Amino acid sequence: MALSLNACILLLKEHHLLKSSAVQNDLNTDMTGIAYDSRKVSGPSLFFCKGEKFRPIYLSMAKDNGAITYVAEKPYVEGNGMNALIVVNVTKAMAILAAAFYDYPQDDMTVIAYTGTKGKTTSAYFTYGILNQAHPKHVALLSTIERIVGPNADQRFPSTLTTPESLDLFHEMREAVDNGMTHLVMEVSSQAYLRNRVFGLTYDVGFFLNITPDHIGRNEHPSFANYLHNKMQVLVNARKVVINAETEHFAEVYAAATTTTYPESIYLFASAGFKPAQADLDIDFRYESLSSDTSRSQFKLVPVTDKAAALNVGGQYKLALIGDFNESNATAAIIGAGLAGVDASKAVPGIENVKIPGRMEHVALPGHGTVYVDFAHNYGSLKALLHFLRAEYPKHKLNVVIGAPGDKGISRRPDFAKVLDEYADTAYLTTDDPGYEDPAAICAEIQAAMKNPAVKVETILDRETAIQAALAAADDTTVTAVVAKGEERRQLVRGLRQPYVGDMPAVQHYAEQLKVGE
Ligand SMILES: CC(=O)N[C@H]1[C@@H](OP(=O)(O)OP(=O)(O)OC[C@H]2O[C@@H](n3ccc(=O)[nH]c3=O)[C@H](O)[C@@H]2O)O[C@H](CO)[C@@H](O)[C@@H]1O[C@H](C)C(=O)N[C@@H](C)C(=O)N[C@H](CCC(=O)O)C(=O)O
Ligand SMILES: Nc1ncnc2c1ncn2[C@@H]1O[C@H](COP(=O)(O)OP(=O)(O)OP(=O)(O)O)[C@@H](O)[C@H]1O
Repeated sequence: MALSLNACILLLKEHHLLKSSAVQNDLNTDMTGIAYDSRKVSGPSLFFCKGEKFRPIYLSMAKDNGAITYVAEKPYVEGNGMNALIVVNVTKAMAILAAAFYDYPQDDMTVIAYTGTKGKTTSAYFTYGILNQAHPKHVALLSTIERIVGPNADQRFPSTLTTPESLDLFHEMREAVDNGMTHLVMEVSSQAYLRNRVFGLTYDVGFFLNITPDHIGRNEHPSFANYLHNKMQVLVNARKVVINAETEHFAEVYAAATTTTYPESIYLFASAGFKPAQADLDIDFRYESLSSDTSRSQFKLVPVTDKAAALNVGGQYKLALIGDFNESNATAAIIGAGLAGVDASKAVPGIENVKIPGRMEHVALPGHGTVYVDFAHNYGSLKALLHFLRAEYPKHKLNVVIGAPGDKGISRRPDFAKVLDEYADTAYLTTDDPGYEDPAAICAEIQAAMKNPAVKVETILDRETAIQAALAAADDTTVTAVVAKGEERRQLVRGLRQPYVGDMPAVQHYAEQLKVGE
């Protein structure tokens, strides 16, 4: 891969990003590398000076490693002797130039993108399952959990961000195309738009699942309005759009979609009984629960409009992932697959056995009831989860092991308290990524916000010990929900990732101890 100096200048001008340039080399000079991390520069490269913790010495290091051109929002003396492209916005410039450097991989795949406060990962995995049924070994996935850029085991690796930096994103997309992938399913976080990680990227299908206040605060969004604005960008940048008509702020979301997409290419879905506020809008798809038990759910998807019927995805579906909210996620995934040309004959078997690490994983422990491990970690998702468990197990006690993170999402503390007040019998408060805060103080804040005296509270800071204590206290009439960490295997403490055994392994350790004690 290569990009010439001239192409960089033209692209930046075309996007009104270039403030000034100082050119040392011939304009036809090619750069064969591209990086925003000086440690990753090798050979004649293009280097981006970006980031809150950027230090000019990184530019010197990049130059020493072979970078010949730098892109920055201001000139640096450390870049003397290099070509300097001074831009209005470096992260936008990086997205535009990275797409060009990797030769627009998005044009060689069908790209399906999900946004929403909750359900992105689940819907993405459901879509991946269906598309894989139709196009085995040709589907890529960029999710919060993992990235899959090819059919082999070494083309699958864990994620650090939900949506990576633009440069990494276009690189991964290029790898996927070169590995023969024809479809890509990806999650798009609101941070991705806030930080221009997907600037200029157009999706074939863009989803808006739902929005509730989250990710607002230092290092995240300054306000809910900003969060909503960034989430809606997925719709503005998609050729076809699918919206959950039951989302909060539907009117604004729909209006955003129509600014770039004709209503004929906008699909709406909702549960069977839902009545939209805008009565003149047709709901294209309705879904309805048929039956569910504690390990499978079954629902019906009904195309209502002609354009919905044309996708041939109506029918009865089974899911291995229970929870009524997952029927909504599955509906989205099935419509997405339909828009990618895959009908019910593949969607029904494709979605049936999809399971996702840390999402509604459950196990029965004889003598100690049933345990659920789930990634619910904000108000909406915790409420949805506990509401569902209460309805499934009306006569059981519902005990919850939970902690809230430090340094971010401060509103989760009173929010968790509210949901625990409403649904829990006992709350085991514990540690979850305390960062620079004291985990005991975080638990105390949750407890202080709880108002229902009928809910018992125990604080046990060591997370595995808290899980064990909850399970030891449980009997066959108890459901224990271990929540908010999902499949994560680390605790973020004072800037470090400390290893953590994981919630389900902690439950399994307890189950093994029970067997030994028998
Ligand atoms: C607030 C935020 O999003 N920050 C991200 C951003 O940081 P930044 O641009 O400020 O860069 P920085 O880490 O300060 O580093 C400065 C620069 O110096 C460079 N460097 C550094 C050392 C060196 O020797 N040489 C060198 O060149 C680095 O490569 C970097 O480019 O770019 C970094 C990658 O370059 C990201 O790792 C980092 O994500 C942080 C860790 C993060 O946690 N972000 C969260 C909030 C996030 O994005 N979450 C969303 C999901 C949220 C949701 O669920 O909706 C996500 O998409 O994952
Ligand atoms: N449609 C939904 N509505 C409400 N809650 C949901 C929905 N889908 C999933 N959840 C809950 O949210 C949790 C996280 O789900 P998922 O990982 O699919 O969402 P996400 O959007 O990727 O989340 P995050 O951005 O936090 O990574 C699940 O474990 C479940 O408890």
